[in-house]
Amino acid sequence: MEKFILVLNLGSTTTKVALFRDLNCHIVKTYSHDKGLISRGINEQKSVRYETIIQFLKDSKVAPEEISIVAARGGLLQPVEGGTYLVNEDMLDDLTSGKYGDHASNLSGILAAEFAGDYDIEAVITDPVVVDELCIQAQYTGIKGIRRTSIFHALNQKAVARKYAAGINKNYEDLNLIVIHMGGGITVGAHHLGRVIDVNNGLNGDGPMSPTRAGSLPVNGLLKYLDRHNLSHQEINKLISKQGGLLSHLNTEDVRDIVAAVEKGDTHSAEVLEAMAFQIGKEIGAKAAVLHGQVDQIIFTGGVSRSEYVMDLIKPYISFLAPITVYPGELEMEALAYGAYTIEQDRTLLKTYRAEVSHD
Ligand SMILES: Nc1ncnc2c1ncn2[C@@H]1O[C@H](COP(=O)(O)OP(=O)(O)OP(=O)(O)O)[C@@H](O)[C@H]1O
Ligand SMILES: CCCC(=O)O
Repeated sequence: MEKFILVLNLGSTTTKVALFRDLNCHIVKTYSHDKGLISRGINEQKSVRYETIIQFLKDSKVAPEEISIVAARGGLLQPVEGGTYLVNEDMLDDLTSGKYGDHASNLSGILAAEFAGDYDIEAVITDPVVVDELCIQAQYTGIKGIRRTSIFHALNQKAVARKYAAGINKNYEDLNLIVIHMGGGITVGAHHLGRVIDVNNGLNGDGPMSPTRAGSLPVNGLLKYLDRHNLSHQEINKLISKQGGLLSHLNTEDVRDIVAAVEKGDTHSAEVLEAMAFQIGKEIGAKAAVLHGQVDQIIFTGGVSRSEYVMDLIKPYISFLAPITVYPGELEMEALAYGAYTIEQDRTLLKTYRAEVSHD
């Protein structure tokens, strides 16, 4: 009997786990975590999230020995080209130390390596959040010495873009697309002929606010806030990347609850959601400019795109730009399984991650 591919996808608010046989999904489950857990640092979330995975296997009645490889969503590493990478010591060091930042997807790689180590199999990641294809102009800021880097939902943005292209019998590499992933974080990518030449860094205070991210902030407002609340760098990072956006304004990151409150007449919640939609619309307009207005399709994806209420708030800002397609949820599990499957078929496709050499 063929063994399973165990797929681990730890997002900012959820843990998604699946078992695939070849490219067929045997079982998939999403566990939502409460804000007490998700607002903690990743090392403090590790044991609860690992236990969730073990419980999933027990509930699925699949023994760890029936798994041939672990396919995980990649985390914050140094910028890399797209592809599937072995979780090696260099990668594990960078994920564990948080050298490039603290993100839930770091945990996917860390827990995949832990599981793989326990059962003497391999763990791989595919299209991590640090895939960087930014054009040179997009890398500039107005301060010499500060450059923009690409941190976004690379895996899902590319997976839905390819699915859309396949659906119209075209190549991803022949299209100009704007892809908007709306999950715990929100990223808006300008895909120019198969490369994401501009995208907001969804994690570090750039782009629209999201369920848990602050998005772009006025610099002087942030500096005054820092002084007023006497926050450390670590605390301000946490505020921007874990406790911002809807969570900051409404004390919940759950868009379903917020929409339910709006429908019961909560005008403050309605105003905050409208502001988030406004910011998303504005970001899409910016990406249309990056693509010189030559936009074949605008594609929405992520958990929040399940909400017709939110989609109806965004559409008036952008429907004049290009036709809209929505892939609610995500294709990340399939994309991760596909990455691991291709490696099992052809080892030459496996890429090696090497830590940056320090020149100090
Ligand atoms: N049916 C729905 N209607 C409205 N919002 C929804 C629905 N289902 C999920 N969401 C919202 O989607 C968000 C979570 O999306 P998703 O599962 O894509 O995020 P994640 O995987 O935790 O994080 P990220 O995608 O940023 O890595 C939450 O704000 C949740 O409330
Ligand atoms: C996937 C990187 C962006 C985010 O989590 O907000």
